[in-house]
Amino acid sequence: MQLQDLLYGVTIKELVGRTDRTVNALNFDSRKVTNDDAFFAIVGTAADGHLFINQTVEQGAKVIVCENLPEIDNYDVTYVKVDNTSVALGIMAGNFYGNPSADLKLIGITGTNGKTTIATILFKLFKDLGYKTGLLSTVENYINDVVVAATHTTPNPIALNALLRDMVNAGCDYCFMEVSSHAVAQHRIEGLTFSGGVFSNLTHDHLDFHKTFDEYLKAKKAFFDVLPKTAFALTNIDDKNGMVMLQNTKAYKKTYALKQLADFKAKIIENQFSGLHLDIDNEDVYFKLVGSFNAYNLLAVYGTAILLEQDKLKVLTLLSRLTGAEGRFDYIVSPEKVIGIVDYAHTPDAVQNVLSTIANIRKGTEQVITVIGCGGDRDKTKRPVMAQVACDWSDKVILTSDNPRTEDPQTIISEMEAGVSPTNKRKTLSILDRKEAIKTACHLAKSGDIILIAGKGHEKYQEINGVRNHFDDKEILLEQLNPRS
Ligand SMILES: CC(=O)N[C@H]1[C@@H](OP(=O)(O)OP(=O)(O)OC[C@H]2O[C@@H](n3ccc(=O)[nH]c3=O)[C@H](O)[C@@H]2O)O[C@H](CO)[C@@H](O)[C@@H]1O[C@H](C)C(=O)N[C@@H](C)C(=O)N[C@H](CCC(=O)O)C(=O)O
Ligand SMILES: Nc1ncnc2c1ncn2[C@@H]1O[C@H](COP(=O)(O)OP(=O)(O)OP(=O)(O)O)[C@@H](O)[C@H]1O
Ligand SMILES: N[C@H](CCC[C@H](N)C(=O)O)C(=O)O
Ligand SMILES: [Mg+2]
Repeated sequence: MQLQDLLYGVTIKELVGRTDRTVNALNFDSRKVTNDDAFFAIVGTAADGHLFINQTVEQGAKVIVCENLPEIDNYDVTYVKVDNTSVALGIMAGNFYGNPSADLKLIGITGTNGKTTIATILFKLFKDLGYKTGLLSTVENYINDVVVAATHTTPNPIALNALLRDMVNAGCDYCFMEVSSHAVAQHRIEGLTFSGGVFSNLTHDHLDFHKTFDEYLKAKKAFFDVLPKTAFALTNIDDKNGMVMLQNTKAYKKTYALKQLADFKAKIIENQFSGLHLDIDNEDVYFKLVGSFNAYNLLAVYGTAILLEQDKLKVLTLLSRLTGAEGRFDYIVSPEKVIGIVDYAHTPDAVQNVLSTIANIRKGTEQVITVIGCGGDRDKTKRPVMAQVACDWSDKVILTSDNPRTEDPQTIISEMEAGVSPTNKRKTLSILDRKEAIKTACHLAKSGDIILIAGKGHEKYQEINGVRNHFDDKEILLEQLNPRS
């Protein structure tokens, strides 16, 4: 594509060189640059892309997009100086792929917890409604029936626009995507045309990256601030920041709630291991998903489908048959009647939600045994809180490793232990090896007991020092509990 076409919509501060040149590919990683590419120099959290500009020119880059111009001695290269390279990358990636987001209905889902669940159920629902549909999620991306492995909750702008282009080419009418706070802050969604935005909730997470809760809130809100007036903005008003999210949006505002009046309303009639029984928009419906937090997720899905002009009864009928996303409240029962649950709860609020759900539906005499760890190179302040919440809601807690990444796993466990009150200490055990921790929980469990394995859900690996070893909570649980298939 010609550089002049790629630059459409970009605010340029300074331009050195020709714009009538063909760009082969876009790249923000110097290690991937080859002949005739455009290189985007981004100031990141660990490195500064500007340091690699000369190297990419030697590798054949013909266009450099940057925030600070280097000393220029190669006039066969075009330099584009902009205020923010990540913003320019988003817009140019859109142009490069022919702005595919405008050619389908793109719906973004944001919030601390529930994004994957809401996006995945919407994807399944719209496929069942007969539409060709795309999904961008933490677990997997889908171009209708074709699976594409996910690397991030929200991909970088180049991968994101390439996936949207493939969806449009495959005839997709809709795409449901998770919008992480990292993605908003790093402008991964810049230049996309959204038809709707959904907010689930806002609780403690990612304070390592955003520093304060207020900054985290602002990142989520910035997504709604840029929605066009043709889009809808659907928010959970039972969350105390639900309305704050929509304060400055131009989109038309819609609400959902379980506890107050709203455009989309539901009431929990029954909450069992077998599923939820809801009064949803005055209809009596049974769902396969478990837990009051899933009543919110289902209501968000229902509201979105109605705002996308789908038939109410058709939507509820199809929705009642659907299961959630992989690794979310995924449970098995052993021949001895021990219940094992794998769940992706990796924030204090999610741990509390999943354990309070278990508390609400247990019969009373059985023990709840929780196996839990916290990820390395992620928000340290959530570690003691997650351990405390786990102890407050369980009879036994085994503190263990999650993905230690580059951190010492024992140190992470010690930081979790710091949140355990003296009275709760007797409930806890610390076992570094996650597999051993799960096995121990299974050995401790007696008939009727409930084991929760929290934090890794669908993940099929454990990341230690940059190496991802095969690891699957569900697989280990199945080996140990040996349920009849
Ligand atoms: C903290 C974070 O979000 N990091 C993302 C970020 O990397 P960074 O800013 O640290 O990059 P950097 O290493 O400082 O490098 C700066 C720039 O120099 C470039 N570079 C670097 C080295 C080199 O030799 N040559 C070169 O050109 C890099 O490509 C980059 O453009 O930009 C990279 C490129 O897009 C991402 O891959 C990377 O995601 C890392 C792997 C990550 O783990 N991110 C997680 C925290 C994340 O994004 N999570 C969210 C939300 C999760 C959720 O709650 O669901 C997600 O959306 O997945
Ligand atoms: N609406 C909700 N409110 C609170 N907790 C929830 C909600 N939905 C799901 N959870 C809990 O959060 C966990 C993660 O759910 P899900 O994967 O849908 O969230 P997510 O927002 O996509 O997370 P991530 O930020 O990692 O992408 C679930 O396993 C469950 O414990
Ligand atoms: N998308 C989240 C997932 C956390 C999952 C947990 N298993 C961990 O590794 O911390 C993150 O990157 O913070
Ligand atoms: Mg997710």
